[in-house]
Amino acid sequence: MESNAHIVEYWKTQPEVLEACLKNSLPLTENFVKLYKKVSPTHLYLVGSGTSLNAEETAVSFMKEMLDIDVISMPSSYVHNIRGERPLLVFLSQGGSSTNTLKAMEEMAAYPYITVTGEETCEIAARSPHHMIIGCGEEPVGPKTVGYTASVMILYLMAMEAARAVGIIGEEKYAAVRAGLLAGISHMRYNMEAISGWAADHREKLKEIEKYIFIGHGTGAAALKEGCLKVLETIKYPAFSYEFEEYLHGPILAVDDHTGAFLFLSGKLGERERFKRLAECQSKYSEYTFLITDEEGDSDEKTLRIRKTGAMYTEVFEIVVIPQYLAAVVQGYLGIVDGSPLYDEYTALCPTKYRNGK
Ligand SMILES: O=P(O)(O)OC[C@H]1O[C@](O)(CO)[C@@H](O)[C@@H]1O
Repeated sequence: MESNAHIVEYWKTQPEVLEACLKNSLPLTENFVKLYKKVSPTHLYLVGSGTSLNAEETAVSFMKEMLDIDVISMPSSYVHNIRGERPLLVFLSQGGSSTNTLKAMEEMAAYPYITVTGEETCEIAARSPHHMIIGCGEEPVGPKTVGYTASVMILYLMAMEAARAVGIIGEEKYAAVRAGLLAGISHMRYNMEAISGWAADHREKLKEIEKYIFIGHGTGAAALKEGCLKVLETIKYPAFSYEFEEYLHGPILAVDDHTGAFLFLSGKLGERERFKRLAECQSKYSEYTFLITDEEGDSDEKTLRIRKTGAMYTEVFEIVVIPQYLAAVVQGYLGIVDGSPLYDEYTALCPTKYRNGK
């Protein structure tokens, strides 16, 4: 496993990796499309753990929209109530050796399924009747960045290509979504530049934060859950994410004067106004309250200005790069070492990877 100091190297590759996935969408998704046509599913179940599960949760809405069937995400450790006349399962694992995913595959062997992994050769692929790769290559650093966004992209592409192949979406819609994705990737590039400059300018402030809150909306809120996982794996401070309105219904109580809160402005006009009012109000309780906005106009020096297409399905690519980057650089600013002896001791006793990932 590579040191976390290398996270930023993988983080930087995201736009070009996503463009390559988009370019190769037909060969990458071929096996899934074949199986999809054969099964003609009534329900699609997405199964995985950690970053893979986060990618599945993020992709669910878009996949439902493309395929016009029920798409359900489930953790590998709790696959239950498989319903519908013709269910189809997708097991996603970036490393390809998670033991709970292998166990879930055994338990669900009676249903048609396909596995999707980072590498062609791995235990999960070896035990699968149908298999495909994510398309991002190996990411040997523990906290995955490109592994997450490429996983979301491959799930999107699986849905788009299958929907097109069975005639659920026409050529016009297909072309429009591809164009939307390309625009989202271009904004992702811009936002990566923006967060690098912003983090350098706010280095001292970022060092004072003792817990992290990421607030978003829709697909953005799902993506920010992955942002929290990055903070937990690197800075190792408490981190949680919430959908904006849900945040107001309780978690807001946890704000104190060392809370780092990142509010990702999103939604319709009225929702945006509420977001901005929250940023203003919360700033009185924590100076580490930051608004991330795609709106033009006046702002204070704490505001981070980014670009978004406005489509829910591109928001993940446009915003997740921000917590991913913060997790990587603030770990460095604070001189926090990689890993934890507790993690090593416990996973040696109770492995989470087949043959301990060797
Ligand atoms: O996607 P995979 O390889 O199944 O791994 C799931 C999770 O397990 C971990 O490798 C930790 O064991 C995480 O980094 C990852 O998100």
